Amino acid sequence: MTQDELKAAVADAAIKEIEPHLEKDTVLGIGTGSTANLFIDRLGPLRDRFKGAVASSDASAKRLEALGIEIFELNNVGEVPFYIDGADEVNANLQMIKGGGAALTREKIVAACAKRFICIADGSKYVNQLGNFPLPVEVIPMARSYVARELVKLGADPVYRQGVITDNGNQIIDCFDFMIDDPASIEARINAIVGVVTNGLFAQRGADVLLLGKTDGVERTALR
Ligand SMILES: O=C[C@H](O)[C@H](O)[C@H](O)COP(=O)(O)O
Repeated sequence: MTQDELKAAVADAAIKEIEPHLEKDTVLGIGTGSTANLFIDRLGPLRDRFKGAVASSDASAKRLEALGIEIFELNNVGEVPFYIDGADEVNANLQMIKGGGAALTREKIVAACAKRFICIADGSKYVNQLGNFPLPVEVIPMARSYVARELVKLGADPVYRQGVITDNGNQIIDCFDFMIDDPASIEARINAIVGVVTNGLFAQRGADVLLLGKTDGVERTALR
């Protein structure tokens, strides 16, 4: 199976996971990226079964709206029952690196408001140790050089993601050569650097359910 077929299989599995819980007043939290897009596409035909969605990026909001799914402001919704999103890396504790598409901050905010985070990923995203994928850090533009120097002190090789502006008007630094022993601690330490908006480690609040696409089928892991 190709990587795209594995992504499609986990998108199908996520629909099966949430479909029995859809109610007329349900507002879903929806992530960003190629795997989330496949999930969004499958959500379209179910649009009359639920109220709408909160999106973690302008791109996802546009895709959802094009399918007739109403978009809500998170501030007007409060808690969402599910947040469904992909990952760049995920480990056995369902901690993740996210933000390859620069959507990490809004993703983390919507995930924080979700009762259940369902991570959908093809098998290539599963790792024993997080960090081979460069860890994204969203920064306030004027703090970029300062934050980069602080990241060097933590052992990372920071690289400015040229030409990328986040939906929040900020910039991204990617941390290369930075294998992560203690994800929750590194998440907190990077977030404590002045000028950091957030980083792409989803460790303190990881996923609750992982749907991992493998050639022999979708493997489901539930922590809670
Ligand atoms: O900012 C982007 C997100 O964190 C994505 O969820 C992540 O990059 C995975 O994207 P994809 O499903 O395209 O591999």
